[in-house]
Amino acid sequence: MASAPPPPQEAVHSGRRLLSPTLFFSSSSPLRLRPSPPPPPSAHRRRSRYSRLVAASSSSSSSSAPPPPREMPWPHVLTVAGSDSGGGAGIQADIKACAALGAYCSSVVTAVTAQNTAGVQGIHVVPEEFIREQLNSVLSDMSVDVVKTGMLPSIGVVKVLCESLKKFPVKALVVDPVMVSTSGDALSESSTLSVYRDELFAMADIVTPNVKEASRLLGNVSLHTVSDMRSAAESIYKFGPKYVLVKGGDMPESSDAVDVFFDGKEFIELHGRRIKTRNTHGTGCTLASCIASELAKGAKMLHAVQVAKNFVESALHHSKDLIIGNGPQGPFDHLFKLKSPPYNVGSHQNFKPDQLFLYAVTDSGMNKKWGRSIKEAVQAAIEGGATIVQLREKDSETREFLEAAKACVEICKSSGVPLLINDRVDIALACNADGVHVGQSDMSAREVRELLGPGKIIGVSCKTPAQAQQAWNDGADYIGCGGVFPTTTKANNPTLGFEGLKTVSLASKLPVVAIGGINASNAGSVIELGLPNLMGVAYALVESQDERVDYAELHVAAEGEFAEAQRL
Ligand SMILES: Cc1ncc(COP(=O)(O)OP(=O)(O)O)c(N)n1
Ligand SMILES: Cc1nc(C(=O)O)sc1CCOP(=O)(O)O
Ligand SMILES: [Mg+2]
Repeated sequence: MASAPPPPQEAVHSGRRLLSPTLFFSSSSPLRLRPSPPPPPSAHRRRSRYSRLVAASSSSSSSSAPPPPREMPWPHVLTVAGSDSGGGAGIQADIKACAALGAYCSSVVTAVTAQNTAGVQGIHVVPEEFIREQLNSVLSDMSVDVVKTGMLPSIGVVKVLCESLKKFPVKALVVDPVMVSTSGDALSESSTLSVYRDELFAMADIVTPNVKEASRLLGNVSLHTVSDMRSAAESIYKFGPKYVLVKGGDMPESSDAVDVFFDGKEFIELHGRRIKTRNTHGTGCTLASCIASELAKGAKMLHAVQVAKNFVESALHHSKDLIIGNGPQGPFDHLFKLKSPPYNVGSHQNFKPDQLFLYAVTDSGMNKKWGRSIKEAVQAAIEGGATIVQLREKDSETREFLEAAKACVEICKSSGVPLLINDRVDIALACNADGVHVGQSDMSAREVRELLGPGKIIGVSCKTPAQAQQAWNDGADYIGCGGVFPTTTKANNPTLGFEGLKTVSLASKLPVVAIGGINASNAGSVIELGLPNLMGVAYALVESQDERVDYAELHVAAEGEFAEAQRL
């Protein structure tokens, strides 16, 4: 038997994030409450100029014209900031942060700094007219979704930016009011303060000062407590942005990192772990770029801020022992996910192990029995709280299955719930499903990955530690482990019981979903096992005609257990 691996860090980590303003970041329990529903799918459906052109010409010309290319929207952030020669902050941090979160990042360089881990040794400001030219080049051509600003060294630069944004409006503007580096070096003339406040903030969707910047923006008021941060957020809000985030990472008094988010009505305290590390250079730039990336993907502001905060915290944690440079403030690794299990095998960029929480599996026999379509079964399961859906259609004809799968893709997409196909890679490809679930007698995860590529979710059924190890080696994203209880849904299925589930889960480097005979009355006992990488329970749509009842009950049972375990 393989030796017990460490629990998958990000899987557990991401499961503890709660949207409630009061319940953040329990520190040790591996269990979690039901995750907040995933954000709606990207609202970014803009066509590129090229695809519009081709579409227009193909509709007006003869049928021999080539078909329009498939749209491949790519959320686009433009950063307007300074270059950091040390690579930890500024433009360099912005590009890495956007890349890590799956957004494209173009860049307008406002200044070139000579900088390292000791501080800023020199600044060369780019002439304003050349900044205007860069802005013009990018904004006139590239369908930018969100602009994020960093170092804006002079009044003239801020004004050029405001003019460009009026000429080329974008979906959102994220302003990180970078004025002084953490090393204490000025990055912006003090005269820019007024134009920041009077012109740029009025156009901004969010402004993200740290306490020092907030203090400067407000005439050097002293900010020592969270209550001071609230007042500062309220005052900055009056300059015109839609949201303000005052970051408390530098507050000496707090043991955790508290940020204050203000939307004009409500203050929300966002609590995070304070990571002990010298490698914090570029955290502000990174946070703002992550917010911009999430907004470009279509997220709501509070969600974008929380994703960004979680990302920075994880990156700091994974980079805490890196040694780059001899100065007091080192850079961190934005691309840590490429190295950390279970992400080193090209997982789906939007797959979060939390999504395994309530896993619905369709059953064609039952649909026939109840006289309902696959689509209706899926719709009902989602309404009842399912967080992921698998189409398991063992006796449908291919064409019929594909039609149903296409309809289900649409339903799932509009609810932000991933849709997987059981066994049939061809169907998954044809309907552009989010992934595939395979068993030990199906194609291997490695072969499926070859066909589907790195962007899709792959699950593998495992009943032994060796199979779990193989799934990991093959690049799967999660494993399904069962039968936990006897089942009538799958013929000749061995029952593993709690012991089997425990053995396989503890040997798995991947997140696990339990399956087999699970219902509202026994789901709690499965969750109660407290296995660190057990992320949820799978359940076939067999029990009744109306899955809303089943799922709602199952949901309540599972959530209750998670909540209980977290309290203990
Ligand atoms: C989540 C989940 N776990 C296990 C299975 C079983 O897959 P497999 O062993 O391939 O058996 P069939 O479903 O194909 O009969 C599953 N489908 N989902
Ligand atoms: C599809 C499937 N796979 C299993 C496994 O043990 O791998 S058990 C199972 C059936 C799940 O249906 P129900 O919730 O009705 O038991
Ligand atoms: Mg199978």
